[in-house]
Amino acid sequence: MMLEAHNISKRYGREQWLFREANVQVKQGEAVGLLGPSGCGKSTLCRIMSGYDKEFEGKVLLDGRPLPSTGYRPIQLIFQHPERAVNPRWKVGRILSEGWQPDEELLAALDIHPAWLERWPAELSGGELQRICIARALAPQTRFFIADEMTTMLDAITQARIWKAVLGLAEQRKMGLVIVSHDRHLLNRICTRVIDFTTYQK
Ligand SMILES: Nc1ncnc2c1ncn2[C@@H]1O[C@H](COP(=O)(O)OP(=O)(O)OP(=O)(O)O)[C@@H](O)[C@H]1O
Repeated sequence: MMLEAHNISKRYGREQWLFREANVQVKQGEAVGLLGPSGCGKSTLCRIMSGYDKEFEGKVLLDGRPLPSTGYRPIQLIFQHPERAVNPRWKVGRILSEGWQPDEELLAALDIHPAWLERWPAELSGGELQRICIARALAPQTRFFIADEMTTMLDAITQARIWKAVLGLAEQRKMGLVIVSHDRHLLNRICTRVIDFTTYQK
């Protein structure tokens, strides 16, 4: 199983190219870090690799084939701001089970308390809501998990707890990870490989 961003070039509208011919390959079981200064296009590439942004040059392939356009997304993307990734008018329980029914084991691994499910998203902390978004993204069909500054707004202890759970699950399920962070130490600690995104700037 391999996720491949092949010669991806991107510009918004008629603006200048944000990056040219970016290449990222992630195998099952691998954790690849993306490092680069603010604004260089890391989040844009994450959206492209997970199938949310279709306006680009190049190819994104999952096992040599284009990403599926219907059904559950095998490549799941988690953003920095969980409150922007949920419907504020849905209770947390409904948000959690939007794509699949997470089991007790996963909820326990992410330290999700059953009482939260009865609340509105605004009644959870950022870290709590992020864990809901992570659980929502970890259906058994998830093959690749893209974390775009997933824990940036959290304190060090919560960050460590979340990464322990996600890395444990990734190993268990042989998922591939793409991890965007400005924290070089975090990337060096958890990634098998770190790509410096400035290489692709044009
Ligand atoms: N929809 C859009 N239309 C036009 N420009 C955009 C759009 N989305 C992002 N940009 C611009 O593209 C550039 C790259 O943004 P992106 O969020 O991909 O960078 P990044 O490397 O993830 O930055 P950061 O580390 O600050 O999160 C920025 O200059 C941003 O303003």
